[in-house]
Formats: sequence, structure tokens, C-alpha cells
Amino acid sequence: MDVLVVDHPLAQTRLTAMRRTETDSGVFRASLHELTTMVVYEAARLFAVEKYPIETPVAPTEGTRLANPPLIVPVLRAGLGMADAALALLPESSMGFVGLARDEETHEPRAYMESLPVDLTGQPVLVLDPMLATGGSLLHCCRLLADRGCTDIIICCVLAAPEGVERLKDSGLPLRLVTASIDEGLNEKAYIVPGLGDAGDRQFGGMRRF
Ligand SMILES: O=P(O)(O)OC[C@H]1O[C@H](OP(=O)(O)OP(=O)(O)O)[C@H](O)[C@@H]1O
Ligand SMILES: O=c1cc[nH]c(=O)[nH]1
Ligand SMILES: [Mg+2]
Repeated sequence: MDVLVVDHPLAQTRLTAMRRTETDSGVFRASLHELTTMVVYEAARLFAVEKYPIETPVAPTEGTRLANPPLIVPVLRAGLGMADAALALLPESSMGFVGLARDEETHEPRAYMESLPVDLTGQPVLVLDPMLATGGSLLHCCRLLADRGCTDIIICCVLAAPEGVERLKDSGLPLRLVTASIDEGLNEKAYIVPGLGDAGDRQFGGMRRF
């Protein structure tokens, strides 16, 4: 699995804002939106493009377009905060949704929503979830996609734990990963350290303990 870490200074300043405890939910959401623009911009280097004839006011020439715009799939809830920024960069794309909530005791994902095309043969997919911790949630999501015939999955996240990256690598699924950081690891409650806390709660409210 190819892994790209977006270490651009402007990405790292947004990530720093997201990490800080004192950052309120409005600034957290704005920082996630801006960081997503940068992560998806870098991920888009992986998309196939094609040339086609166009005319400028001066002369005929060749234009460039995406050969096959990806289906965008945010993983609810936390991935919702990445959806607008990704769709703004990829206005030709359509969107599917997967809803997952991690059990606080077992850390296993519980699926509560799935809205995806039946057949994803030949369709690249861009999965959005800010957090890759144990990897259970993204693995569940990507298996749903692979079961529908998808063979080209790019995951965009903000923070990844080495444990989750290894789990995705070992899955054998056709994945590529773009993230703004690979952190130190997981704590005993399977939260990323140093991390940023619970990305869903920090955007939308809640009371998780780390
Ligand atoms: O890699 P994992 O160990 O599976 O953890 C990562 C998952 O945890 C978070 O979602 P959460 O379950 O907290 O749901 P939420 O987005 O509704 O807060 C996050 O957005 C990922 O989906
Ligand atoms: O650190 C973590 C781990 C899982 N989910 C989160 O939102 N944060
Ligand atoms: Mg959460």
C-alpha cells in the first residue's frame, strides 16, 4: 500500500490547530475543511487524467480532465467535515455514505448506514475519514467497496496510527493512503497519541473520555 504524508507547512499549521485542546468546534471544523483541501489536492496526483481538444481565444490546443472522477465516500460522522472541501475540488464527482460508530469497549465498528452504488466496477473511490486508529472502521468501509467490485480506493485522512496503517497494508485490499501525519501510536482506549481526541465529538459535540 502506497502511503503519502502531506508535510506541507500550511497543512501542519491546520493540523496543529486541530490538535490543541483549546481549539473550539468552529475553528476545528474550519481547520479540517482547509486541511482536507490540501490532502485531497495531493491525493488527486494519483488520479488518471486524459487530454481532449479545446480552443482558447487564440488557438486550438489540448485540455486536461480527470479520466474517471472518483466516487467520494465520507465515513460518518467525522468524515462529514471533509465532504464539502473534497466535493468543491471534485465537482464532477458523486457521493456515497457509510455510517460507522466505534464501540467504546471493544473498539470494533458498528455499522448504522450504508448508501453506496451497487456496482463499483471500474469506479475509483475516494474515502474520507480524519482518523485511522486501529483501522477497524476504514477496513470495514473498504471491504464494502471491494465487495461491490471496486479495485481502486484512495483513503484521505488527517491522522493515522502505525497500528492502523499496518492493518490496512495487511488487508490485501487495493488501497492507497494519504494523511497529514502518522502519529506515535494508540493508548489503552485505542485513541491516537498525541492525536486530537475524538474527531466526531470535536466537530459536532459529545463527551468521550480518552
Ligand atoms: O480506526 P478505528 O479504531 O476504527 O477508529 C477510527 C474511527 O473512529 C472515529 O469514528 P467514531 O467511531 O468515533 O464515530 P464518529 O465519527 O461518529 O465520532 C473515526 O472517525 C473513525 O471512523
Ligand atoms: O484518536 C481517535 C481514535 C478514533 N477516533 C477518533 O476520533 N480519535
Ligand atoms: Mg467519534
